[in-house]
Amino acid sequence: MQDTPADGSATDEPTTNDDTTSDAHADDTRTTDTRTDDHRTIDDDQPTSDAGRTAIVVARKRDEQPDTTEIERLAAAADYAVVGAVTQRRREDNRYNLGSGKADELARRVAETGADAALFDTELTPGQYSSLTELLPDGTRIIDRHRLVLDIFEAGAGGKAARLQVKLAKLRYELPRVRQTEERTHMQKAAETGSRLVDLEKRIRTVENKLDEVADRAGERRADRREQGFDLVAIAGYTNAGKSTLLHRLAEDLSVEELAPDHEDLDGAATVEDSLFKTLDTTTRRASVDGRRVLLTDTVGLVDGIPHDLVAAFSTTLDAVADSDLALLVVDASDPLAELREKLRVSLAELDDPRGELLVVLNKADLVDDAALDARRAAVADVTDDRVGDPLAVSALAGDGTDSLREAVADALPDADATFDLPNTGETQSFLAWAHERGRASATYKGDRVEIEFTARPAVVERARSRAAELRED
Ligand SMILES: Nc1nc2c(ncn2[C@@H]2O[C@H](COP(=O)(O)OP(=O)(O)OP(=O)(O)O)[C@@H](O)[C@H]2O)c(=O)[nH]1
Ligand SMILES: [Mg+2]
Repeated sequence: MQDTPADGSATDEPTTNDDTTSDAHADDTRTTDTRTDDHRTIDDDQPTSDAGRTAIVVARKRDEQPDTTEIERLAAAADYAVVGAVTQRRREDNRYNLGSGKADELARRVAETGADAALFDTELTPGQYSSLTELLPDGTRIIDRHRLVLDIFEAGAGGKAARLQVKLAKLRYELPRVRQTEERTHMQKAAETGSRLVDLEKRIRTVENKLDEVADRAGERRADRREQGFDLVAIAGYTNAGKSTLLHRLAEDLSVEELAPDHEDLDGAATVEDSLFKTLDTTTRRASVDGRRVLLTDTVGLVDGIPHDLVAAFSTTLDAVADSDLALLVVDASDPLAELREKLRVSLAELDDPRGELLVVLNKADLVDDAALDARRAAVADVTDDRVGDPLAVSALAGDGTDSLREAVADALPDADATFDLPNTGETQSFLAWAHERGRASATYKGDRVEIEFTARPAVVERARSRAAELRED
């Protein structure tokens, strides 16, 4: 749902009233509102997936008429039916975030529609939250963008790492709000709030420690897999770009049952759906690319406007990208050009310079024509400052371009080769079997000698050299 003419006509509403009253009210809020519970806390959570709930989305931008597409998609992902949109082009107002006239309109619309929630596409301060609570009909849930994403994550997080990450993100979301409340609290209440702060900080540390353990184990597993000769390829990108679809397209047709049950991140889930934040847990599957054994990891989608602490809470998931040999950054080629640029910028910033190679994949190429595709290639080159190679256009859904993508993946992965001249013994045969498992090996028999040509990850080739040296000495 886009903005209605009625909303548009109220754009840039006169600010005279607001300007004089809003600051006074903001002061009101500061002096009278000393409650510590002036926003929802992690302890008084409501269920996040009640059926049939409705919401009005609210978007405000300083310099342009806001677009409500993304907040509506976030609302849908959180199971809200959107029954209206209130938008405003205006600078932020201290009291309601919106101008007071617009805030009144919002209250009216909520009352008329009986909406359960007002979903703000911005971040609300605790003061704005409490002013809005007073203004809107009783029981209206007031949720800002940050909180909405947390709710979606909470409802969808299945795996241990994802659950811990969501918990940490929620605790961190609380922290500045409790701190701010403490600053506004009268002296006699300070001790009480202070202890809540200490408690929160303690809980944050506990979850951080647990997550560290999960991250360490994931790191060890990645090291083991490299040791076994796997190349680690991560699929990253903005939410709904088609990452999970690409995983399904590239992964070998392995059933979940065939995978080792004790590898908790080796599973076949990675649900595909036209919804934001469908994937929250990392999913890893095997793929064979040009004879190489690759482990492909699908990761949580990235999104704009989410404060850094939430992104940081997902570092365990993002580690899979940072620590990969190659990251495929999936971009939705069907997005309008400006949106594509913005999402790419956000994704690059959140990925924070991965250690391995980076390959940009222009997905959903089936939805755009060649001219549009060329414009998108140029945009990628521009946004990435030519730091990455040419993007590859694919349709993960239809399969077009995936062969070229496989070749590009194989080319981007690190490789080394070596040739070994060894005695034809049982031990050499074991070595050959070992090499077959970890890379590409071919053997030529010459009398009682075997010549083995071996190509694999550089570290594996190094190990092959030392093993072969022992065999030669025998
Ligand atoms: N037309 C078209 N649709 C695609 C393509 N790839 C994915 N889609 C659709 O895009 C939507 C999102 O796909 P997903 O694979 O779930 O996207 P994702 O990036 O994993 O999304 P999250 O896990 O929510 O971040 C689904 O409806 C897919 O069917 C494609 O190549 N062409
Ligand atoms: Mg996904």
